Amino acid sequence: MYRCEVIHPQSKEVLDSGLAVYFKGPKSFTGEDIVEFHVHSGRAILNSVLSALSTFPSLRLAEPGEFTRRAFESGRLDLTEVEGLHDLINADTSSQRQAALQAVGGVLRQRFESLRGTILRALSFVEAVIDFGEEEVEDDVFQEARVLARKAHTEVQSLLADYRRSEIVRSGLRLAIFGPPNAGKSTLLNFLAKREAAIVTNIPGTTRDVLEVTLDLGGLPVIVSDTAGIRSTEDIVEKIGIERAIEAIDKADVKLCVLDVAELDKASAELNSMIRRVKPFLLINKLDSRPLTPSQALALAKEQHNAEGVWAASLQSGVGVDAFMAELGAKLHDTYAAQLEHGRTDTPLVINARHREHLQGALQFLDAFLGQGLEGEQNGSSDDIVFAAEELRYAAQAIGAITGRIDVEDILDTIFREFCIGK
Ligand SMILES: Nc1nc2c(ncn2[C@@H]2O[C@H](COP(=O)(O)OP(=O)(O)OP(=O)(O)O)[C@@H](O)[C@H]2O)c(=O)[nH]1
Ligand SMILES: [K+]
Ligand SMILES: [Mg+2]
Repeated sequence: MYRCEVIHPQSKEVLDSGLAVYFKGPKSFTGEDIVEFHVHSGRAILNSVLSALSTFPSLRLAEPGEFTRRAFESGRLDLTEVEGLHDLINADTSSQRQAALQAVGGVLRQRFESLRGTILRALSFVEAVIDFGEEEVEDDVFQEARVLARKAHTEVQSLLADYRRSEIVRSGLRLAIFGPPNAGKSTLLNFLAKREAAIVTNIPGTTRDVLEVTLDLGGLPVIVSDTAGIRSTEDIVEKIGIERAIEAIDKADVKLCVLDVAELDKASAELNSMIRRVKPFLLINKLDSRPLTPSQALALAKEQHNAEGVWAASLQSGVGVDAFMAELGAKLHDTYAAQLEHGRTDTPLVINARHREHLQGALQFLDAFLGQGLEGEQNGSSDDIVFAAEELRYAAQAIGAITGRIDVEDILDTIFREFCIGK
């Protein structure tokens, strides 16, 4: 790194004083020789330095993503690391940043490469039988291939199971607000969002559609949905709204029911059965409208509903709101941790929709291979064996597409060359 002045090559004008860094290839970001200028920010400085550089005929501005593309093409990054870099730059919350850092660090690449290696080893066993004939190879070669394919199958399934965890890291927990009409559900959404996201009126049945807002609640990404009040109604539009509300509640990781303190015993049969079924957290709202202390309201609510987290507050006067927010934040963190761990202790991998698609493809090919009934070579005709090999090749290709390494043949060659066949 050099401390230097940046001087216009023709006019010799001093444009800025800064630092220049020389990264010698191949240990640079793109693998090529790279020079970085560290100059002061400010439009005039940047413009003058860029226009000075453009006076060199061999230089031009990089296309969007060109540095990362070159890094990929020179093998410095695979596709999962490229995606991780993109996620890292766009991370909004600390949980997203941590997960993206893992991908940039190559954790995903290693998992997918080792999975692909397992499939290729299985393939090399099957290829051995095709190339050398059944007499030349050990009896249990098919068995060996099946064991490896089954191992790969299990691994693909566990990666697919990570998809929901990844979705939570990427897009957030889903929190559904529901309850009877007019309890203050939309008021709560607006309070959480710190803006008038939803229409609030004193007319019951104001909210019809499900309204989703993505928020940062205590450092976690949370998709909050406000829903139509649940009651029996003949209004067609409201009916549809209530059906959508029920869908949103069922999809949610955290369910929060808002009740009006004055109407605790007036909930409809539909709502009561929903509360019994989904066991939501309860927020008893409008405490200002009755001469009750928060603890009296809580006792009253617990009499009606046997819920795990119950708070009493007034979204209008602000009474009880701080405690509610702090404890809801803690509950969200608990749920988040529980969802991520899923009975496991490793940090979540960020499996995105693209990865999932290829994993599902690989699973089908592995299923097809395992369903071929090649328990022993006596069961399989040589055609069957050739088809079985094809399934494994496609499975390996599907995984290779995730990392961007689809050159199956040459890797197969290396494995095959090392394969001890006794010849
Ligand atoms: N007194 C009092 N009124 C409140 C409180 N919170 C909300 N309200 C009022 O209650 C009425 C209904 O509020 P909304 O937020 O629209 O209720 P909702 O549950 O979304 O109603 P629907 O969408 O119709 O199901 C509005 O007039 C709010 O201003 C509160 O803490 N105290
Ligand atoms: K309302
Ligand atoms: Mg509403």
